[in-house]
Parts: sequence; C-alpha cells; structure tokens
Amino acid sequence: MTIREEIEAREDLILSPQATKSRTARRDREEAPDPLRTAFQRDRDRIIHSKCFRRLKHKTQVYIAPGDHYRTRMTHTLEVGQIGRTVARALRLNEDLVEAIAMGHDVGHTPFGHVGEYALRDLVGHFNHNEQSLRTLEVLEKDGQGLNLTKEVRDGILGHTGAHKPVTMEGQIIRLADRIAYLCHDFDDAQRAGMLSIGDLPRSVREVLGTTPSQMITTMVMDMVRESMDKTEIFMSAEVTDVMNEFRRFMFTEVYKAPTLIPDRNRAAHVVKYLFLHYLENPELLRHEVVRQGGEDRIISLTDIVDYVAGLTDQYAIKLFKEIYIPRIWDPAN
Ligand SMILES: Nc1nc2c(ncn2[C@H]2C[C@H](O)[C@@H](COP(=O)(O)OP(=O)(O)OP(=O)(O)O)O2)c(=O)[nH]1
Repeated sequence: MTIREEIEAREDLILSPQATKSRTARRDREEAPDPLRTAFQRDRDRIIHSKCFRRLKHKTQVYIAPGDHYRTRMTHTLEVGQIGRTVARALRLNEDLVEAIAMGHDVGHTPFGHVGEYALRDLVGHFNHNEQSLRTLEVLEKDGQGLNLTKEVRDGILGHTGAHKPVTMEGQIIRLADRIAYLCHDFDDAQRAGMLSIGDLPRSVREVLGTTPSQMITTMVMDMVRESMDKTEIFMSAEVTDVMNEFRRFMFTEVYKAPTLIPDRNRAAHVVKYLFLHYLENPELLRHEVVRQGGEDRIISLTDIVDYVAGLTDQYAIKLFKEIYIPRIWDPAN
C-alpha cells in the first residue's frame, strides 16, 4: 500500500459521508497517481507552483499600489484558504480540495482587479474573472499545456462566484469564504487607509457580526459551521446572511465605489483599454507569447489579446503603458 492509498483510506474513516473523497477525483487526461499525495493535494501543489499564482502578489484587491500592509490578491487568496480550511475541518469535509480551490480561484483576475475586468468586458462583451481563472490554469499555464486539474477543483474555481453553483460542499464553502474574507479584510484595510472607522458600520453589522475583522470572521464562520452540520449543502442562517448582505452593500457604497477611489479606478481602466487597443492594432507584438504556447504560425486572435492583457500584473501593465505611450507624446529631440 502506498502512502497515498493510506491517506485515501484515512479519508474514508475520518471524513463525513458528504465529503468529496480524493479517491473518486477524475482528470480529463488520465495520469498515474502520485505515491505520496492525493489528487487534491497534487492540484493544490500544481497551482501553488504555477506562474499565475506568483503573479497574484502584484495584483490589486481594492487599493492600487498601496503600502505593504494592504491586501493583494495573494494575501486575499491565503485568507480565503485559511477560512475555508477551518470550516472544512470543522465539518469533516475535504480540506485539501478546499485549499486547492482557494489557491486557484482568483488567478484569472486582471490587472487592477475588478476595474480591469469591467474594462475588458466593455471591450469584448464577455469577460468574467472566474472563467478566466479556469482558462488560465487549464489552457494557458505550462506554455499552453494546462495543469490538467481534477474536475472537482475546476468546478469549485468556476463556481466561486456567478451563476454556476459548485456541486461539492467544498466548492460551496469557498463561495462563502471568499465573501467573508474580502468583506472583513477590506474593512480592515479601509480603516488603515483612514476611509472608515468602526462607528461608520451599520448598527446591525456591529450588533450581529461584531466590530473587529476577527470577531466578524468568527461570527460568520461559526454560523456556517452550525447551519451546515450534517447537511448536504453549505448554509448560513437567514439572520447572518441578511446582515452580511447589508455589510456588502455598505462596503460597495463606502469603499469599492467610493468617490475618492474613482480617479485611480478611471486611470486603471484607461491603462487596460489602451493596452488592449494597442495590441489589437499591432497583434504581431504578441507573436512571442503565441509561439511560447506552441502556436508558431497561427493568426493572433482576439482571445490571445484578452489572455495577454488579463494576465498582466498591475506594475507590468503600467510599465508597458509607459513604454508605449510616452514615446508617442514626447520626443526628447524636440
Ligand atoms: N465586485 C466588485 N468588487 C470590487 C470592486 N472593486 C474592488 N472590489 C474588490 C472588493 C473585494 O475585495 C473583491 C471582490 O471580488 P472577488 O473577485 O474577490 O469576489 P467575487 O466578485 O468573486 O465575489 P462576489 O461573488 O461578488 O461576492 O474585489 C468592484 O467594482 N466590484
């Protein structure tokens, strides 16, 4: 018996009947199993070692180019993983699956987060970061070979937001853990930025969730665990769900769509649109990317341009913008 088989046998003993067992996981392209790690551990490791995962460090969560104590997409991802694992362990669900989904869920975010997502959507009509996360991992990574992840991990990544609800309990945990994480950490960052203080929170949020990010996470996590115990789906109580929705509406008005952040958001959208249009006019500039993906002679498509621009980090997008834009408007010889 291999160590992996022992771990799989342990899952049968320890995990709840509702848990997704790694033994049943399937990949589109069959692969020999690993001697040490289960399929979900392996997926998590593949994601952590991927290039798109490393780029999360340089992608905006809310604030563009903030100080070192503000969240980035990377720290957000780690916080979602932590919250998700706590819930999964409490409910005896598969922590490795939860962690793999968490690590991959946001790798498709554009530079400047949602601002870049909306800019690309304006230009091409359809663009969602959850679909791009899946595409990045399954099609673009490893020079176009993709990571060949299990269908359970792919389902959780696609379903972490939007219309598709994940089929596994573990995927459903991430859908809520993502929201819990970003609301609490963005409130924390908003206090750090001097945009908000505790007294600004709606009274119901203070009364039901608490007043510190730590209390808020605890309340929502405890509620999720309590409501989902011995169930076949992940739930939160009606009361906590209502207050969480109120907290979310508050964060949208006071932070995400706050007038003070609009100039930065407009500049960021301009950079993304400018780069996209530049590559649309000069697609051959992306030949090296397409060659790396194994497409030597193929025509460079709109999708190639979207993939390239979506994959940029904030800083790299700004660098490209300066390299392209400044020579156009300023000739030092004159
Ligand atoms: N939705 C949204 N989020 C924004 C915007 N600007 C900044 N953010 C930040 C707030 C959160 O930290 C984060 C929410 O985006 P995520 O991709 O983490 O969550 P997602 O849209 O998947 O979650 P959701 O289903 O909307 O709760 O992005 C914005 O204009 N819209």
